[in-house]
Amino acid sequence: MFPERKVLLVVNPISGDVDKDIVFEKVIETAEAEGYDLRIYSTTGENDMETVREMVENINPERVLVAGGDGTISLVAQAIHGIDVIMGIIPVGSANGLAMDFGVSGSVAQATEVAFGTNFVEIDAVSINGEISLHLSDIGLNALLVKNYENSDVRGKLGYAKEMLKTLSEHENFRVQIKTDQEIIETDALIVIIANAQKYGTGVTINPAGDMSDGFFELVIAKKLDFIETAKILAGNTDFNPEIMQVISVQKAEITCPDKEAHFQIDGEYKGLVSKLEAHIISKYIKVAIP
Ligand SMILES: Nc1ncnc2c1ncn2[C@@H]1O[C@H](COP(=O)(O)OP(=O)(O)OP(=O)(O)O)[C@@H](O)[C@H]1O
Repeated sequence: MFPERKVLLVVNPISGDVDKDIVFEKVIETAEAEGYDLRIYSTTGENDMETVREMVENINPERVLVAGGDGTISLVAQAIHGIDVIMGIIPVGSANGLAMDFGVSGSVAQATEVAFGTNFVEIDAVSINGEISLHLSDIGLNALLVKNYENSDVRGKLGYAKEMLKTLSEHENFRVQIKTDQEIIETDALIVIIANAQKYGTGVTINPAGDMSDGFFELVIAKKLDFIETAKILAGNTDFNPEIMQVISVQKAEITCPDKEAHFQIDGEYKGLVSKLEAHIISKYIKVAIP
């Protein structure tokens, strides 16, 4: 008999367009081969964080696997924070930016192998106005795109292109003041990114200095740009460019928009208009399995 090694699989049945049966097949097969007792929770969209936390406390698994998009990964991360367990990611969302930053972007089979593997890192999180960001959050242009896309009735690439054009015509630069322990920056900005990671889901590296385990996050400040450069940023066609962007590594910062409120998004979820943000790093937030 194997000792009681348990693994919990959390699946979001509606994320992305991957058939979840492939996930079940692969995880059941691997759990059997590795001698794990497998439990499965399918998210409902209601009180999932509390339910996952209770299940982890009751079952006491060695690992929690998450099959979903960034939203589900973030939810599970918050549910297991403070509990000694490793999270394994099986990216089956529509964008999967977080998984890409961990080098998990292949097939369900590859991701499952990594999720059950022995390598892991302890990653930081950024607390922004009391909410948790694991990946990339921002105020300004991209947050407006996230808002427009959430409200759009056309999904997929076509819907995205349509909302990009709308966003380009609507967006306005804004005045921002950034206070850190080292300096105060005041500028007109197109976007201010609060970055724990390096890449957006498109694969574009917006924050080359990003290291999710270094106890710092970056502020990437893109100043006023012409239409073409703005469109490139929005389309994810521009890597970090020091001529038009400034980046600073910090452990905490206060961001104020003194003249007018700016659109705000956390890890791909629109959060409304804000005039002030307080951000600080929480180091070693959770353990994540990596290749
Ligand atoms: N059973 C369910 N029915 C409806 N909504 C659900 C259900 N389970 C979870 N949700 C919702 O799914 C959303 C999270 O989706 P998730 O981020 O995992 O996938 P996605 O949107 O396809 O991917 P991505 O974030 O990569 O774009 C949350 O808003 C959550 O409330």
